[in-house]
Amino acid sequence: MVYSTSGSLPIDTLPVIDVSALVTAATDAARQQVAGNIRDACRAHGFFYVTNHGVSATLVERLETLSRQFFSLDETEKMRWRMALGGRAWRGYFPLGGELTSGRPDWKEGLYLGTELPDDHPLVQAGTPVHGRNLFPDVPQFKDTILEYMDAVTALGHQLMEGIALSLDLPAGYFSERYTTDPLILFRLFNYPSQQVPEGLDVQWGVGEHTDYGLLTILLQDHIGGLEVKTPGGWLAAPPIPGAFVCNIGDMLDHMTGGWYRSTPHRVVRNTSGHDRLSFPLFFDPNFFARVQRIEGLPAVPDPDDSASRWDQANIHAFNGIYGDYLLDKVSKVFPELRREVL
Ligand SMILES: O=C(O)CCC(=O)C(=O)O
Ligand SMILES: [Fe+2]
Repeated sequence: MVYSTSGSLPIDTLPVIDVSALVTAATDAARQQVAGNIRDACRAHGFFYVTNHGVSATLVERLETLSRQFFSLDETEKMRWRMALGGRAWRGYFPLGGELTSGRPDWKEGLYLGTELPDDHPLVQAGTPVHGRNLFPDVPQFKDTILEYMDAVTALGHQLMEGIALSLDLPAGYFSERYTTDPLILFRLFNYPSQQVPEGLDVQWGVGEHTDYGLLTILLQDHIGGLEVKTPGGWLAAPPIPGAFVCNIGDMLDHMTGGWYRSTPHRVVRNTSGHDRLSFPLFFDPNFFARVQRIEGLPAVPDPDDSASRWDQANIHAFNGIYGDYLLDKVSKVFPELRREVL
């Protein structure tokens, strides 16, 4: 790997993959070609950009504009939709410093969202954590735009998971048949304000080093940048590319593949650009009740347990249970005050 002489980040870039063959009618050969690119990216970094993904640019623009309107409201106004009101659905607004990574506050504020389920839905009636209604702020058009965006990017998630299945020489429907017929979708709007940290507060990062929990994260980011990815050669910047999403694989894919595909640690630097930075991760995850199992027949990884070097010291290969259990264990660490409410 080549390193820049001026900064500490390597001059290497994450792969950019044109996924049009996965999202439109295409030949098997074209789909296999994309799958091959995904395989290389997942083996190398676990991070890649996707272009020609079929999600409308005007929808993305609408989401960004309305989110800016929301975040520019006074904090007291935004607290009308605070997470404490979202209960077990784990939805709503959290203020700057309100979420922890590895026990430290992140320098961001956000709105937590997910698949919209009515109060009379059986899973909501049963009190299933992280299932329920969203707390939509009353910014005109915001609710419809968020719902439309979640639908569009969830559809992309299904298509990308087909590509990931093909990349592992599995049938395209491998994941949808076992895990994602009804995926768990969590969606977040984040604002990283370019704002000084008050004296005495232990804040270092926009988001501290972590891996994502589920299968696949599809991230939209604005033009500011700040996302970094951990590679064997050092931290690598994942700057915004207009029209592209950043994708990364999560712990469940690492678990299922026995470490053949790793969930790669990443972080976001504290924003000092002078402008707000917005980002929009959508987490495309296994169904809450899906028991997560190893995929048979993949190349064996000699020692898949990487807990010694992982940010959370967890051996994800020892995990045996449903995805919901894994997720709730993590949630209780990032929002300790919600622990009693959600668990
Ligand atoms: O804001 C970003 O660029 C990344 C956020 C992230 O890593 C996460 O929410 O898991
Ligand atoms: Fe992440």
